[in-house]
Amino acid sequence: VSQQRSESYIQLNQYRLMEEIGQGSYGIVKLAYNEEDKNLYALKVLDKMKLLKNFACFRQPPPRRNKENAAPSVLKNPLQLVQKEIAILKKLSHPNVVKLVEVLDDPNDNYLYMVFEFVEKGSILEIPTDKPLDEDTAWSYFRDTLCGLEYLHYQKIVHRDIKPSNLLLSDIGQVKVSHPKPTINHLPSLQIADFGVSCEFEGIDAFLSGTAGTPAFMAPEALTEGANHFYSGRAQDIWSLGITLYAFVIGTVPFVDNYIIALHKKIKNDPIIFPEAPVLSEALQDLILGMLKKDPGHRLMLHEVKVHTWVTR
Ligand SMILES: COc1ccc(C(=O)/C=C\Nc2cc(OC)c(C(=O)O)cc2Cl)cc1
Repeated sequence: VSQQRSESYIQLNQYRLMEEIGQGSYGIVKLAYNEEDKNLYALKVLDKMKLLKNFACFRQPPPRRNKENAAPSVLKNPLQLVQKEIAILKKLSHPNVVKLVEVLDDPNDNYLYMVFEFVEKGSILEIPTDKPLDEDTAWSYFRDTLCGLEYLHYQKIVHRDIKPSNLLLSDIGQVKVSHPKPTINHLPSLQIADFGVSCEFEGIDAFLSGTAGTPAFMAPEALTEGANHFYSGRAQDIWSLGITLYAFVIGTVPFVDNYIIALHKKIKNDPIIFPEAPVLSEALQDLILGMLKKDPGHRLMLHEVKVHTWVTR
């Protein structure tokens, strides 16, 4: 990756970096102009050391050395796991999932650059907002998000951080779900490498533990103590989608508290309250309550959400 700093901008290969257009726990996103195809892209800058720190803290002790299971090669270079994860994301292709175009990874550079398609209008909604979406707009955005999430689950990928700021709006009003962050599966059986770091799962579901994502959007079962307590990644995504739909039409999330322990308690115990205004249709309230059942066993599953009267109306 040839990087020369000229008078006013950074050039990475054929990409000329421009202003910062997004940021989050993951890092920052810059607008980038591709001088070859004359198109704009969104370039996500990831700090490799930060990525390693995330993985290092989850790394299991190296297995005892003996001939059949010598320490996995990945111990030497955990970044290979990130590359494995990213290789999964590169394969994704769906109108409601942000397209990963290419990855610029120079071994000598501290940063990893993920080049995404430019989604012109950015995040759908920053919450809290006093201008929530009307039901028709929420309906359209929700359906697109549902299709994107269904595609990820079909590809055996759980998102684990569904929320309005991770949903991008194109100039023709289409919603695209951003990619899941590299997650850590603790379950040896589900680990794709010796140290699973992927949101990719085998079998019917990802059995996750630990918490990744945004507290206000986390499902109750993800907050229950007990290290050996595993929960369904799919059901967790449905919960976050329910919180997201509530935020679309109300403008705030249902559970708020500055103190994280109190927030966890509310998520686990408090009922969903709909404010006096705005007034929501019975069908919408029913859908939201169905997606926010505290018990994942009673929570609507994706295929049930798809056929709910509010979605098919
Ligand atoms: C006002 O105009 C604007 C147009 C586009 C943007 C924008 O793109 C912002 C974030 N973008 C992204 C974030 C991602 O993760 C969180 C991922 C991912 O990891 O999948 C991909 C992209 Cl592109 C912002 C403002």
